[in-house]
Amino acid sequence: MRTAIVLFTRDLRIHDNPALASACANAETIVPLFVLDPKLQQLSPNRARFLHQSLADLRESLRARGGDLVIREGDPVAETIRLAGEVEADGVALTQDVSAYARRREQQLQEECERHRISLKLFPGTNVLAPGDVRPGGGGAYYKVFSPYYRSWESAKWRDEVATPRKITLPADVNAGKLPPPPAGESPEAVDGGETEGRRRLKNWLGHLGPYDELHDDMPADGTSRLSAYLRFGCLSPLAVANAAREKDGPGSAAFVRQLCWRDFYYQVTYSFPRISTTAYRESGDREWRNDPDALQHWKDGLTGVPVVDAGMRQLMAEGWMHNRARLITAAFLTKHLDLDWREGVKWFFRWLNDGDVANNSGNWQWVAGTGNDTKPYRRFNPIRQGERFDPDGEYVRRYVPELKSVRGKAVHQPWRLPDTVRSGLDYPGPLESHRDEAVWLRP
Ligand SMILES: Cc1cc2nc3c(=O)[nH]c(=O)nc-3n(C[C@H](O)[C@H](O)[C@H](O)COP(=O)(O)OP(=O)(O)OC[C@H]3O[C@@H](n4cnc5c(N)ncnc54)[C@H](O)[C@@H]3O)c2cc1C
Repeated sequence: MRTAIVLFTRDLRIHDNPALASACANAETIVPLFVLDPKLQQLSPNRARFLHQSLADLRESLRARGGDLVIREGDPVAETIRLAGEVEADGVALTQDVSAYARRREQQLQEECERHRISLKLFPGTNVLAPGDVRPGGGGAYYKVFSPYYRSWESAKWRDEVATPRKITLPADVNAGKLPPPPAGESPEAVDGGETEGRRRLKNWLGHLGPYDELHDDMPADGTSRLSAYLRFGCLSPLAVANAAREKDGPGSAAFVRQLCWRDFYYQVTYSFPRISTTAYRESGDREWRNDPDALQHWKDGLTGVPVVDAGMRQLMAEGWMHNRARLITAAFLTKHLDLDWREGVKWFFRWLNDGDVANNSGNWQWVAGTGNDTKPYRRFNPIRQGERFDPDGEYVRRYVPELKSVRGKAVHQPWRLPDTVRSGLDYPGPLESHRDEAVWLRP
């Protein structure tokens, strides 16, 4: 092949990137391309910022190897075909993705490439195992229950990691284009994007992985990797992360790799059930949700008056990330206590999360709401008990709800039980009335 375009989407890395590695091995000249798609840009200021930083970092890495990252703006399919005409490319390489939007894009690109006699090749790289790599024994298209999926996933042969290209040769006279000015984002304490930052964090995390099995639910300990946004944008290869963790061995490593399997699990569900963000997987679980804009707003603002819920919601806005246990508690509070529609939660999380993605966000929301596959519809989370168990001294709450800083110990989880004299001095609301069975969760 003479010239290949590598169309980057959410594989913003040079290490273990099969699309990039294959193009470098098979073409004389390479055009790494990213198309800023206005449809996706508007979705989230936080992710727009993370994306911008990741693109700037990728561009640096490509330049260091003699190449560049060509930036175009518009419809990704039309821009790829236009550029292919300009540089006389005979091939396009693309990492496969699972969302309905991404698959439509792949389909359209396939059609346009055929029309213009350009070969399109799709590559793995978004997951450890791509949807369909393992299938249930009974002939089903995909796994609906996690445990059997995990067993197959864990024992399957994973692909080999590919080498990082040393040299990238651009065709002559390619106009690389400029990155637009960096977006500000919304969360002041959000992490910075990019493969370089992701790899630095991964290296650091591998030294702290040991007690993950014991600490991953401990909210104040903050004992999880916080690598999710780097995985979301493909700044890190999920396969390389899983391999690196496996090398460490031990219960911490096993528990961490199992979480990466949850990620693949929801991707393969989404591949087969693309309406996962809007349509209940189990229709029978999708009851008549209440319409209560005021309660919804209190939940969004972190002003429900239930401290552990408010702490989680404020962490989300401050950091563009929320601890998994807090995601469970806040999501259950919205759906099981306030009885509000899980789709509202999907949208709010999706606006703020740097790691926000269709499969994981919607899959987990449906799991909590009781509408998903592999869910226990009647499971409820008592936020007081959850708080006392996973934040026993109230440290997590005090970190994110400064109005309660002066309340010591676990009493912070139930400020309404404090003596009137203390409570009246706190600038913190009383608990939002729960719609369902009055405040069951307020009992001791
Ligand atoms: C309501 C709700 C919404 C969520 N929305 C998202 C989302 O939009 N994007 C997202 O990446 N995760 C989502 N999660 C899953 C999980 O909360 C995050 O992946 C995790 O908190 C990220 O932090 P970490 O990187 O420190 O995770 P770690 O504990 O270090 O886990 C390592 C990696 O495993 C994956 N992972 C961990 N837990 C899960 C899980 N339950 N489901 C799928 N993958 C998992 C992530 O890629 C994560 O980075 C959601 C969970 C809930 C309950």
